[in-house]
Amino acid sequence: MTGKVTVRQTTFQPGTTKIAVPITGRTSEEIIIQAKNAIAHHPDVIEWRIDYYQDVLNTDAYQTTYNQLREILADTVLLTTFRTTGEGGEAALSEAGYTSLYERLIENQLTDMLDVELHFSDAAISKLISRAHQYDLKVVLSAHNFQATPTEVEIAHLLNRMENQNADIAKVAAMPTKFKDVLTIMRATATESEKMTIPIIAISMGDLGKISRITAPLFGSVMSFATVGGASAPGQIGIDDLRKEMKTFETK
Ligand SMILES: O=C1C[C@@](O)(C(=O)O)C[C@@H](O)[C@@H]1O
Repeated sequence: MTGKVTVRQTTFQPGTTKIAVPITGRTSEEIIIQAKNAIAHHPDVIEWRIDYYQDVLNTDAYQTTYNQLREILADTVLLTTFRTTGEGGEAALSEAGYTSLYERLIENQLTDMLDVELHFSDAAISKLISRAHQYDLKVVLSAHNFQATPTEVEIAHLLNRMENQNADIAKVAAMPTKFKDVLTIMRATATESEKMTIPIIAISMGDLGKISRITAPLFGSVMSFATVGGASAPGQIGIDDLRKEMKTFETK
């Protein structure tokens, strides 16, 4: 197997890893400045971390900021993520609040891709994914653990659950407490990316995990998050360094 997903002009497939830069501004002004700075470094994807955005629930303000952002991005892929506090994010939202926010983004087509967290109920996830697909948006289903790294079997199980729930891309990020944890995530991804029909994003966070961000093409992770300015997670590397180092490990 080995899955492949194309969004705009960008194809996500094992062997070549695309670079995403998170935008973490709190105000519209900060978001626009960060986006301009990021685009100057030519990322493949801009991840708008809307859990940082103070007006995320204000429909009009959101639309205005989105319009400005879309203009700056041109054909660069926009991945929109509301990362809840339980998964390392900046803000909390109930399942009802999260799904109504996401439904609004989907129905108004305010993104190319959406990050949906796996811990929500199966019913909520399946409704969001089918709604997104009706509007031709792609869904990254994600699970994070900022304390520890699950076992290889558990990681495989999470990734398989994401595939079974009809995600377009499966994503797992975990914190290592020892170097073997980094290898665990790499091995699980290498094995599952050969079996699964959708691509995988896998990240081992923190300093120990930095190697997973650089060698992503080798073990089949299709997206690596880099910084231009502020980081959105521990262990992220500046985009220019990441691009240069990662090139060495491309297999396609
Ligand atoms: O899930 C991820 C991955 C990430 O946590 C990282 O470790 O690079 C960064 C987040 O912005 C993103 O949503």
